[in-house]
Amino acid sequence: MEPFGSRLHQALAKRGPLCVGIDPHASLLAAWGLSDDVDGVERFSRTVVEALAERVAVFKPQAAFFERFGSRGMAILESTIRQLRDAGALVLLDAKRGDIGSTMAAYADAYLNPSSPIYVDAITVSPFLGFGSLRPAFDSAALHGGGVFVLALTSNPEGSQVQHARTADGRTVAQLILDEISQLNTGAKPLGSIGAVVGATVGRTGEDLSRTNGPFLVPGLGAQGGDPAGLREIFGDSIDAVLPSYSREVLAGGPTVRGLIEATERSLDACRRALGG
Ligand SMILES: O=c1ccn([C@@H]2O[C@H](COP(=O)(O)O)[C@@H](O)[C@H]2O)c(=O)[nH]1
Repeated sequence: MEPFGSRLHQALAKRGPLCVGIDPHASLLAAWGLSDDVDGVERFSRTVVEALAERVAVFKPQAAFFERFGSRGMAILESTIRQLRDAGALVLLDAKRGDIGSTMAAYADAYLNPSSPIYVDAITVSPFLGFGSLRPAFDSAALHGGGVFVLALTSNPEGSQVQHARTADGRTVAQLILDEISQLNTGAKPLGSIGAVVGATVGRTGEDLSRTNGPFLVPGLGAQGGDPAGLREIFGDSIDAVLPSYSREVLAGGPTVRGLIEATERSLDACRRALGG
């Protein structure tokens, strides 16, 4: 399979710079007139697929909202992933996995091996057991054309406590993560397959994002207060590598297909304006 970085580049050129999160919050299920149970999540996910699967470049299901309902929730996640991929969209599972290397290898097998029932194009991972512990995910991504997005500067206010802490050589933890990512992406064209998660709420932090040579997944837009107009300040010349991601802002357009499409179009227009595409 072609490397994830190339596939992402093509998908964004074709469908526009947008990732839509699939986060069936209890409050959204209620707002859509659905029950907070497996049937509600199934109907919610099916409606998002029907409305958007053929329009949006990347979808980011949030694993937690499916895991809430045990094996039946996971079955819905599995079939949602399949339907989205069948419609030509890329699926980036927000699972934030991270563990010792030997266990990480099992996570890599679960999500990045095409023979797995829950195979996706890319996953999010947490580097806080040490960047090197994520090696099995990077190896599997390289082997199978997958993508891995590493948490670097997260959108939540608590993140800076750890991410702005200084390492022994004086770099921040976030800078160390970004530097490790840039090493993995050396020479990749048009974009590496190892990305960083950088929230739209972080402002100008002082980290150097310019050498990453991989995609930036940017959550925190809309419901968390981030605005596409602020992205250039954060990313500077790396703005072309930004993958803006909305969940609640778009999902609040439901329960109708038309409402979801209109909310998506509004978000996509705002991102296009901000990214200059
Ligand atoms: O730094 C991060 C990393 C991940 N997320 C996830 O993105 C969505 C955001 O949802 P909104 O409704 O658009 O606020 C959610 O699944 C988070 O777990 C993040 O927000 N920040």
